[in-house]
Order: sequence, then C-alpha cells, then structure tokens
Amino acid sequence: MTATSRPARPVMLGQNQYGKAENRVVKITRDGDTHHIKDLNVSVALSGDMDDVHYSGSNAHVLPTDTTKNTVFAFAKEYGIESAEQFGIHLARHFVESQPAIRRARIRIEEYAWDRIQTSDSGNRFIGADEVRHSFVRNGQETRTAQVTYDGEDFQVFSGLKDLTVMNSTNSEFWGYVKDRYTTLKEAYDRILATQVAGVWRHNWTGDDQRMPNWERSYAQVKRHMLDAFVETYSLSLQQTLYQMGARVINSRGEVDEIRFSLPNKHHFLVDLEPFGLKNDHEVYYAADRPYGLIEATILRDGAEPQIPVDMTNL
Ligand SMILES: O=c1[nH]c(=O)c2[nH]c(=O)[nH]c2[nH]1
Repeated sequence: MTATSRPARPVMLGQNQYGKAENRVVKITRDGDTHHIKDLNVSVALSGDMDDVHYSGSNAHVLPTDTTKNTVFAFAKEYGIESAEQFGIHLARHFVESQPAIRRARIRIEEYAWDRIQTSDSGNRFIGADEVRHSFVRNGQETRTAQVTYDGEDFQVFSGLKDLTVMNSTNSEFWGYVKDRYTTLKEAYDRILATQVAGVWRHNWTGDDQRMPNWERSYAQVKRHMLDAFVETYSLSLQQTLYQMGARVINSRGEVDEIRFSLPNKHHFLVDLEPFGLKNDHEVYYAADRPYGLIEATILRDGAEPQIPVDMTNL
C-alpha cells in the first residue's frame, strides 16, 4: 500500500459551543427622578445536539446567535436585571428549556459598576438633598497623569486624567444638526450621554519665584469642577458639555490657564423591542463600543497661549 492510498483516518467532532459574545446591555430603571443602572456584558455559549450543523450544514437545530442576542435585550426589559447571577440563571434556563437540541447554556457576565457622582452640590438644580439622581461615574475611576518640562529657565506643568467614565441617564438631547443625503441619525430629545474623560490641563506656575500650587488639592478640585459641570449641564451636544466642563475649571481654578479634553461619545442606542411585542420606554440600551464620536477641544483663559499639544490627551 502506498502512502497515497492509505485509508482516511476517521474524523470526529469534539467539544463545540456557539452563541453571541459580549452583548453590551444597559438597563435604566427610573424610580421617579432617581435612576438606577445595570450595565452588563453578556456572553452566551450554547451546546447540545449540534452534530448536523457541523457535519452537513443542516441548521435545523440551530437557534441563531442573533436570536440569543435579542433574547438578552428582551429579557432585560421583560424581567429586569436584579443581579448578574439572576439574569444569567434566567437566560440559561430559557435556552435549555425552550430548545430541545440545546442541552447546556453557559452565560458569562461582566458587570460594570457605576457610582453616583458626588458633587460639591451648591446650586445644583438636578440633585436632591443627598444624592445625584441621574449622573454616574464608573467604578474603578481614573488614571491620573502628569508631565513636567524644564528648560533650565521655565517649568511647564501639565496635569491630567484619563479613563474617567461618566454617564448622564437623562438631560441630554441632540437635534437641529445638518442633514444631507447620508444622514440617518434620528433627533434625540432624551438620550444617554456617556463619555470616558481624558483631559490635560496646564498650570500657569512656571518657576520657583511664584507660589507653587498644592498639586494634590489642585487635582482634586479640577476633577471636582469638571464633574460638577458634567452633572449640571443640560446638554444639547457633547461639545457643549465639554466647553462647560473646561469653562468651569478655568473660572474656578486660578492656577489653570488651559485645559484640553478628548471625549469619546459612548453611544447607547435604544434597542427596538417592537418585534418581540415589547415597548422600550427608554429602558434598554445597546452600549456600542465602536465606532464612537470623538469630541476634542481646548478651553483657554482669555489671552492665554495654547501650549497643550493636540494629541496630548490620547497618551
Ligand atoms: O453630542 C453629539 N455631538 C455630535 O457632534 C454628534 N454627532 C452624532 O452623530 N451624535 C452626536 N452627538
């Protein structure tokens, strides 16, 4: 027997699973003016009687991955998200008990926690006595950055932060924009506004003959003012919110002459639940990760020279 006429080795299908990974579902529960967020990344993996689809291509036992995605969003509306575990149990049971061919469902969930933004509170018309009702900061918070340059004469001190993820679950609109033949975006009168703040600001301290700022206090206060402005701005665009955040810092912190922001617009799209006979009353969103709008600008004290490089905030 020559090598070429050797009988084919039997080939067998081994472990297999399928489903839709990383369904980014955000559920807002509105308790009057007080909103609650559940933000999950849900991955579905199903297995069972799936020999045919692999061997012959018959899809007769295959619940589409697209359907598993829809189920995640529909369940968020129909049953709510009490906890990641409860939501996972509900989904897993549903897939196994409703589909004869599916014997095992694995639901993996990452939950992203959000804290209410603590503001300095005075004059804030959106907050109650003790809490901010619809403005959140993602738990885990930011990375602080600094860059100091000295040429033997002058110092240049940049402070900054990145990955400070914040969300307003209401008080954001976007409408009245230019429409051309490629525009499909619907005007929004109550949308989620979420961004991951990257900012760099320049101190006007340039040397030892001036009183040096208290860097720790300055950082805390700059962050505080940018968050206060994020909470308090009724936003007609992320550009407007960005300007308000920068203006608040410049107006409140005499040691800062310039601040630059890079703000990705972390889009949250309302999921169409009509095909499942469900009404989505601004409750269930798909948190898209890309593409994203990217809004960038420098805000300056009147008369100050811009020195922060355009790409600085992306470091
Ligand atoms: O706040 C926004 N600014 C934009 O420039 C823009 N463009 C867009 O599609 N959505 C938004 N949102």
